[in-house]
Amino acid sequence: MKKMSVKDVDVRDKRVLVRVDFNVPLSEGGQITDDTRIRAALPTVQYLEREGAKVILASHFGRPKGQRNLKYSLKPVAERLAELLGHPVPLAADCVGDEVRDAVAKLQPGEVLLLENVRFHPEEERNDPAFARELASLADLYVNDAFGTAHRAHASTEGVAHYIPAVAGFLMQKEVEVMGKALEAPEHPFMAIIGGAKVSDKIGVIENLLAKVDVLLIGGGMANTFLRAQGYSVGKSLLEEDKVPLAQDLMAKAKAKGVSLELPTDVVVAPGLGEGVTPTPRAVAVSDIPAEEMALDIGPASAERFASRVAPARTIVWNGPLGVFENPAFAKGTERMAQAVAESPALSIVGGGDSVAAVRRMGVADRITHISTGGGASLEFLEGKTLPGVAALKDRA
Ligand SMILES: Nc1ncnc2c1ncn2[C@@H]1O[C@H](COP(=O)(O)OP(=O)(O)O)[C@@H](O)[C@H]1O
Ligand SMILES: O=C(OP(=O)(O)O)[C@H](O)COP(=O)(O)O
Ligand SMILES: [Mg+2]
Repeated sequence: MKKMSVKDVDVRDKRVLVRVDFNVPLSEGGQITDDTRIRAALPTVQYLEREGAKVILASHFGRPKGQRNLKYSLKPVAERLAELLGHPVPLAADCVGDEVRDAVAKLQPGEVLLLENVRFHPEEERNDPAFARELASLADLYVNDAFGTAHRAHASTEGVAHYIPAVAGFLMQKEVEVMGKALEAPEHPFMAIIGGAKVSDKIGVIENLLAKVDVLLIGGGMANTFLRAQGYSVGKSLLEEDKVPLAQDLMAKAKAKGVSLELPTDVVVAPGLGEGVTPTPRAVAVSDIPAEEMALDIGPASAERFASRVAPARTIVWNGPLGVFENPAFAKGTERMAQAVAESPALSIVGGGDSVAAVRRMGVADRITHISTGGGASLEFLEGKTLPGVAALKDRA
């Protein structure tokens, strides 16, 4: 990696602000369902502890839209991190302000403080320079270990790096190296699978992906916008109406480039996600999605077809579950794909907070070549973009 890492700087007795991506999935009851992202940051955190740094951790959690909202508190993360580190991890009430400043002043070398959700402040996502400077003023050094958020040019991922020396953490370094090597000259056929719920965020990467991949499978919430573009009604499904023309354009471009862009032909529908909904979840053709129901998984015929596309592939990148896999009624498409990818000898990368939770739950994570902590970040990396959170770090001399 061309960027300096935490190993290249002196951290002893220094206040070190570490941006991590602790945006882990939670169950409805507020339990962490997959702690991959917390575990993945441990090498950096434990190294800084051992080296006698004063460690200040910052992360976002969900999308509280710039409002303080304790539903998005990092409290469960502080508890899990404490379990993993084997000592308590205090959680500051905020990420800036006098109280935080006092807590940082009291930190001893080797101690860790977790700041509260940086997205409680609208200035974070706006990359407000004053807010970035305030974060930077807490520390002597900035370490970015948040690969999963490196595609965001926010105050804590990009802005802060303009005010204090900024280097990469071990996770950031590993992700960029492993992904870079895997995707430098990928073996073909190259297949990407895109699903999930962050449609407006991720549909934009597809255009550049068309220049790289031979096959593009689209499922999950992402599929609905494309199905709409094909003229189907998608009822109450997750849909980005204003992206329908873009989806149309992408399908035309895929065709012109000879990329096989495939959509589900059947989907599992239900009126809602709850238990005991009537009518109960069932598969229908995409032409028969009821007006009052939602498409919540790809159907069994589509799952089999998608799985059959895996066999010839030599490189596979997957981001975004193919259905609402958190609910067993809508997990079968994701399960079928996870099984197929696990059985494939191809170089496989599965990225994203929720996608990784899915392949772990399905017990196949150890048969994937690289489990990435980044979903949107790995897609933008695959596009060939330099991620803003990486670009902002100091170059190696
Ligand atoms: N058809 C669908 N409708 C609504 N949500 C969906 C659908 N398919 C998948 N999802 C949801 O997408 C979410 C994950 O999306 P996203 O955050 O984009 O993926 P990742 O975290 O892997 O990058 C999951 O919580 C899942 O329930
Ligand atoms: O969970 C994340 O991305 P992912 O869902 O694509 O894996 C990252 O923490 C980024 O979160 P964001 O998409 O709210 O900026
Ligand atoms: Mg996600």
